[in-house]
Amino acid sequence: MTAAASLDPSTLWQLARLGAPSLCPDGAQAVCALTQPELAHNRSSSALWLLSTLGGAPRRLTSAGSPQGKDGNPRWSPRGDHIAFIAQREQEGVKDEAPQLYLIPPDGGEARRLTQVPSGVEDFKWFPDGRRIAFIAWVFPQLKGQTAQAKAHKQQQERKDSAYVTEETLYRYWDQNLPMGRVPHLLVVDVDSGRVQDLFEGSAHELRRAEPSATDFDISPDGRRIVFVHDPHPHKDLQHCHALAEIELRSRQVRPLLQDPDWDLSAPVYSHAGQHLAFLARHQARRYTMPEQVAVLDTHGHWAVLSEDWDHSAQAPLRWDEDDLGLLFCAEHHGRAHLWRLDVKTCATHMLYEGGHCSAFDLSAGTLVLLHDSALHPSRLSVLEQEGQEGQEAATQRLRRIESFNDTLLQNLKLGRCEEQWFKGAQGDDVQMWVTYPPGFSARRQYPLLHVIHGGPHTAMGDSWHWRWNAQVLAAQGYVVAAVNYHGSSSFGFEFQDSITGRWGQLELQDIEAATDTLLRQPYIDAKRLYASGGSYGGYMVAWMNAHLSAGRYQAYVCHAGVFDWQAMHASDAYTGLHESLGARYWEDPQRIAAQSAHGRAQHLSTPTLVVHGQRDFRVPDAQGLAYYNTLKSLGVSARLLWFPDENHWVMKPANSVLWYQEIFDWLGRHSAGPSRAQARRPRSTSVGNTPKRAR
Ligand SMILES: CSCC[C@H](NC=O)C(=O)N[C@@H](Cc1ccccc1)C(=O)O
Repeated sequence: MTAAASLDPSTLWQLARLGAPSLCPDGAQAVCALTQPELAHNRSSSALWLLSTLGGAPRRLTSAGSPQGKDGNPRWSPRGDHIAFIAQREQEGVKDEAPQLYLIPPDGGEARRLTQVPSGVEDFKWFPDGRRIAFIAWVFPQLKGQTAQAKAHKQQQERKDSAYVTEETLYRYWDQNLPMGRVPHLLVVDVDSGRVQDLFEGSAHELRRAEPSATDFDISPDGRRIVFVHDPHPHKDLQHCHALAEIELRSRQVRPLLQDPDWDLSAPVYSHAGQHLAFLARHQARRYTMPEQVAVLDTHGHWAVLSEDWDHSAQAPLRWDEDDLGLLFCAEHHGRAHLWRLDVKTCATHMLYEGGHCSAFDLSAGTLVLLHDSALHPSRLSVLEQEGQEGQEAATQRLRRIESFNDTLLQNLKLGRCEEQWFKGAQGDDVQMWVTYPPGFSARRQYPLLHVIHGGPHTAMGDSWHWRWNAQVLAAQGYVVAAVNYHGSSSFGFEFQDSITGRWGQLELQDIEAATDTLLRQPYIDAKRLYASGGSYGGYMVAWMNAHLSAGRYQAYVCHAGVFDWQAMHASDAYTGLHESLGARYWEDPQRIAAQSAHGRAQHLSTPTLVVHGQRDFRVPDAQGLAYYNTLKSLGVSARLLWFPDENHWVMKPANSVLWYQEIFDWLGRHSAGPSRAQARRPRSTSVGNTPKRAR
């Protein structure tokens, strides 16, 4: 029996990654996308799998077209006769230039291409009759018909210049330039004829431009109307409050359903009887940090927030349960994400499934299937079975696995214990952290401490499996890994999340330092081997620590896609929201902005830092990381730059990810021995790595 191995980056990249499930009408089968990384080829391919909810082994349904096949977003038709999915393939003599809609019978066979939309299909939903599909595609709004769209698309593809020109406020998002001159429309395709109609053609209507998805619209039970989310302002902006409108398919008439300048509305879903519309509402005018609340609109135009007294943020999608008496959705609580049911009459909320981390679910004919993960396993698919009487508080929930894709790999791995701990942080508040111990941990030995500081800041780390900052991979290197849910984190209520607004960095630093002091009171933490790492806002925090803490407190830092200069962050795609977070615009109160910026205290930087950035990162432009690295070099502080020309805000390619982890291990390892003080400020003659070839 070979000794169990610990989790290393290459093994992490052998694990399969499951996508959101879709149930067939009778609930007997689910379909999901399964992504299998192929590290040797530095790629991943995705195929669709069928899983019985009644028992039996999963069955592969598609063979993922091209080697880089990305069969995804599978959804069962309401008639049960087809599964629709999005793929980019070369078949029947046609090579898809962009992802298209495909159909495949659940009994297998060859998938059939349903669309040939020039810019590709973003997302879709079936009509209740199972004979049509509504989908999202980017189109040139002034053109009529698919032929004209294809011609304009071809012209744009074949243009000789490479310029990107715009006068828009919102013109890029994460790593995408929003397509010049195109906007997201809702289109309908007839399954039998393949005929495509653009519902917004010839109008000024469009869906939201920032990653429009199937949660941005819903189709009425009678198939005659579609409600959709839109930005009612002529000039679109990430910060605008979105509204709900409804199009009547026969007449193409669009009527405003709900629009409130103080509320940002999203994720509308019709009840099965069509008498109510549930949606998410965030009181943005009060504070941008207000939670997503569950609301319902009736046929008289009256709407109400149902979760006003529930200090949690509901996540899209919302699902009506089958009797329209309740709404199901995921929501975080204290670093976990559970599945909840809200009773629409009493407004009472009830936890249906306690995570770990529930990331997706589907409900059909009384069967409830979940996609869930935890600190100890990646996403799994399970049926949630209710034991005891329906609805009884005493009824217990039991998960029944319906796949075991990663079980063999995981059972041969020795993982470290992961536990939540609470301590007194800033302002005397209780603050949570998640501590992951090395496999084989012994309290009688001494270990280095590594902070992994989450980004956002309004997110949380916890009992979940993280592919990029995997605590088990880091702990396997011998670190005690701490993930502090600092002030400003989500899942701890509105007051906690909003507590940092206008003063970013302050309370968070106190929390992280209080966590370090708490852990230093344990005999097994080596005070001479303290490290901190983080991505994006977490990267900002390690730069902030470098600018505020005395040399030698920490031996080294890792700053991934970190913010160094909030004024220069006006180059971010998220620039229009900065003043709400920082409390001022940089030209109105430059001192306040500089006081929240590590660059404002550059003279104090002293701790060796590995700086990581991707060139295609439009959220935190790579100039932030380069400025930080260059400043460290100018100060004579030990620094190393890991820069990816082909990565965005995250490191997504297998080979780059394996290198990313190794660079972190090496960097921290280089700063583990020797004096506990930071390296003296002197230029380092380093022979590390190859001398870079002179750029051609
Ligand atoms: C004000 S938009 C920030 C959106 C998001 N924060 C969610 O919690 C985000 O992108 N955060 C970045 C850091 C960042 C913060 C503010 C402006 C740009 C980037 C992250 O941590 O990923």
